Amino acid sequence: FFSKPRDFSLPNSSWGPEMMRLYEHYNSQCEAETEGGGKQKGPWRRIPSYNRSLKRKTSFFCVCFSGGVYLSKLIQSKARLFTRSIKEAGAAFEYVLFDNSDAQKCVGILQAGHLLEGPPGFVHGGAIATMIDTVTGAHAAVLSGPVMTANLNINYRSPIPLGSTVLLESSLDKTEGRKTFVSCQVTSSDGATLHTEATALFVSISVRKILD
Ligand SMILES: CCCCCCCC/C=C\CCCCCCCC(=O)SCCNC(=O)CCNC(=O)[C@H](O)C(C)(C)COP(=O)(O)OP(=O)(O)OC[C@H]1O[C@@H](n2cnc3c(N)ncnc32)[C@H](O)[C@@H]1OP(=O)(O)O
Repeated sequence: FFSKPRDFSLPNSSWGPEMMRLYEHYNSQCEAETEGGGKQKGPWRRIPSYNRSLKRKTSFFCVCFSGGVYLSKLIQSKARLFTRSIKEAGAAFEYVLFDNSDAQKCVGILQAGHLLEGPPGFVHGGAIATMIDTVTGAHAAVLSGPVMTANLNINYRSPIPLGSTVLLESSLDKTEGRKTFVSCQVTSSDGATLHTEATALFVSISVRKILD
């Protein structure tokens, strides 16, 4: 009845060499099968990514983000996760997230497509903010369960060339009661250029409160 949802965080033909290099770098440090058929745990875990959060929810957390229960059936059926809503591969946000629970870090690898243009030849600041929210939000959710972004503070240091691949690194600063504070840096794929710095506050939410 339901087809298997597509996991968009796996390589596709639009991924360039830098995107593939960084993907392999982290993916090779994820759980792997040993020669004896057992499983060897690596420090990183790839976080799967779908284009819908309502029907294809993998956790209750996703239902919160969809706000689905309040939407009309028409809107529900059309709702798509913003970062996965453009069908053409490579045209907008091509990204994959990895989480490292021991180091309390999360990384995002982003290849920014031609539909994300802001200033001529460079990525739109709102698209950069979207990706920072996505990486830090996923990180906070992994750490603290269901959360909403309460504050996102961004310093844009150097523009990101359209079509380039960048690395977003999110680190836990502290947790205080319902509050999870994280920092994020966006750098060029070789780490040589700092593009963007951000801090974010996520507040834990009660799923029951939202549904009520
Ligand atoms: C289980 C793991 C599963 C992992 C799976 C991972 C898969 C991931 C896959 C894909 C990831 C995609 C990720 C996307 C991420 C996107 C996230 C968004 O974009 S969310 C949309 C934008 N955000 C909103 O629309 C919020 C609107 N605001 C609110 O709803 C409320 O203001 C809320 C919930 C944030 C807080 O409201 P209150 O009533 O619950 O709580 P109060 O009492 O106001 O605040 C609690 C504490 O936080 C402080 N606080 C609240 N807002 C603050 C602010 N803006 N600045 C500073 N402090 C603030 C308060 O002062 C208070 O602190 P004191 O406890 O008293 O110390």
